[in-house]
Amino acid sequence: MTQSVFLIGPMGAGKSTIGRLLSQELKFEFYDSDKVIEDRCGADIPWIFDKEGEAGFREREESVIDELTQQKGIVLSTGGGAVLRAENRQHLASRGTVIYLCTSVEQQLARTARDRNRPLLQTANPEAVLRKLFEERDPLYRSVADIIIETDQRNPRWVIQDLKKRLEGE
Ligand SMILES: Nc1ncnc2c1ncn2[C@@H]1O[C@H](COP(=O)(O)OP(=O)(O)O)[C@@H](O)[C@H]1O
Ligand SMILES: O=C(O)C1=C[C@@H](OP(=O)(O)O)[C@@H](O)[C@H](O)C1
Ligand SMILES: [Mg+2]
Repeated sequence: MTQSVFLIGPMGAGKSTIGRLLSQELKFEFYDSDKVIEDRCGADIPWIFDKEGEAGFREREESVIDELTQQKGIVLSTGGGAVLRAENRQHLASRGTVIYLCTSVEQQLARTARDRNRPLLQTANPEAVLRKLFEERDPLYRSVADIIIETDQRNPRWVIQDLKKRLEGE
């Protein structure tokens, strides 16, 4: 398996965590598009949203995804909104194996509760936001996914083992 692997899915699905572990298992280079954006900008995601708006963040995200998806033999964890732009969906779908990590809104809330780094969830009702995002984005995730993995009630190690088996069958 020499194709790159791209992880997509909603906030708290485990893309960043599982991407890193999977890259170690596969001995692939690991990238997290959010981290690359932050490093290049010299600021964190809340700062970018604050100063440039979500639109500014999406511009940065598109250019990083276009660049990174051209690399071979990497694991790339994307941000939850990476599938919003058609250009991103096309690059992800055509340049590697796309894995959709899905999880319930309840798990998303539990896993993101202590982390202040997600501006879209800094609201009085993060549950309503996550439900709306699910309605909008689940069809987009499905439209580009080669493999869909449920991560509720499964620890990251278990998810990796399942993923490795599924990737070998690809
Ligand atoms: N399968 C899992 N089971 C339990 N906790 C998880 C799982 N996957 C991720 N987590 C935890 O959830 C939090 C969010 O994970 P993260 O990888 O940042 O998600 P994402 O990048 O998809 O937003 C982290 O604290 C991580 O340790
Ligand atoms: O769902 C989204 O639109 C976002 C998800 C975040 O990444 P994670 O999915 O890794 O939390 C990050 O890219 C940004 O806060 C926007
Ligand atoms: Mg992440």
